[in-house]
Amino acid sequence: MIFQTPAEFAAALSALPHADAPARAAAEARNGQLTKPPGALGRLEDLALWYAGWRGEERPQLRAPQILVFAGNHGVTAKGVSAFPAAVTAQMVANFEAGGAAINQLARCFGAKMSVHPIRLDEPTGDFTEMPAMSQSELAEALSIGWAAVDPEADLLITGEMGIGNTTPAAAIAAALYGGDPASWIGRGTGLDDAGLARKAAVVAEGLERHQAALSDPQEVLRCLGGRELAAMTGAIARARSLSIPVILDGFICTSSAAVLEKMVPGALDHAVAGHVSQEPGHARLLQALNKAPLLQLDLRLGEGTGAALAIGVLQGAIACHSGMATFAEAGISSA
Ligand SMILES: Cc1cc2ncn([C@H]3O[C@H](COP(=O)(O)O)[C@@H](O)[C@H]3O)c2cc1C
Ligand SMILES: O=C(O)c1cccnc1
Repeated sequence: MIFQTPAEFAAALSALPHADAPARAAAEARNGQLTKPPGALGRLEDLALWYAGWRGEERPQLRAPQILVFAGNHGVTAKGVSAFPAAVTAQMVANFEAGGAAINQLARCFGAKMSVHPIRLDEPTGDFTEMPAMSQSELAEALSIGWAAVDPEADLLITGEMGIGNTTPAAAIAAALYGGDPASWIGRGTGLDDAGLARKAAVVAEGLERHQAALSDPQEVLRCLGGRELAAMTGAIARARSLSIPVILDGFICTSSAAVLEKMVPGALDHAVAGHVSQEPGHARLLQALNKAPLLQLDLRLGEGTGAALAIGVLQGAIACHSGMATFAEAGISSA
């Protein structure tokens, strides 16, 4: 275990690297000379400059994207907050391992190396309406698993998840970090009916009330209300930052896990962009709170890293244009 305690994880965030300002400036200068009207590639230009800054290269390439899928089970599923039974988590892990899930196809499409990391599926987290979801050491273990899973040679990271019930902890975390009516952070997840939605709102409100005293500390939010796969995503996104590996965030669950870092250290998500906005209504709100505009809006509500994986294609396009285009001088084209 890399971190024995959550405090050791927090200490690892004390000296995070920043984007390389000279490389970014060189990329901006190059962008200004490319054979297109200024700004004509819109947000692709911002995306390429962001990537160049984090990779420390004026003309970067994207060669080694990594997708990590973490899985965990949730005690709170006993309260009837998902349309599917908890057994589906392990069944889907087998499906990921056999190559049959949506994320397997997208990883292959975009040339990403994907791995699956089930975390103690036989030991669901505590039901957060009754107790903290995790002990200190369980949180430290999950953060460590995420941290250790990142390949230092990767040049892009995506974290996905599988965990029946996990839109409930994601909503509870978002509500604890950003406030507002708990009901405004919930959604139908895998397809809850109206009665299920009402149960879910009550469960989130109950969890917030039970753990209220602890919720001023973002790591306590993650420990009391989160889950193993969420904490592993938090750990992996932090590790990517420590290695200056850019991150594409996925849906609501991934973004809630990431938001914990931003609350711990403002700016800790500067190396991350939002791949898409999911159908889960809390996601758009959370992205707004993080000041991140999604690259795609495709009405996905799947998780696994799928929305982020699709956004690899957008990033590949941005980088290909930025690094491959001719300048006006090279092409002998008259400027405006
Ligand atoms: C077959 C299947 C595959 C999935 N892949 C991702 N999820 C997604 O649905 C779950 C969250 O929704 P809720 O909170 O409503 O349970 C997570 O496991 C998430 O990754 C799936 C769900 C199912 C049923
Ligand atoms: O936004 C997500 O990632 C999401 C939404 C619903 C179900 N699973 C995941």
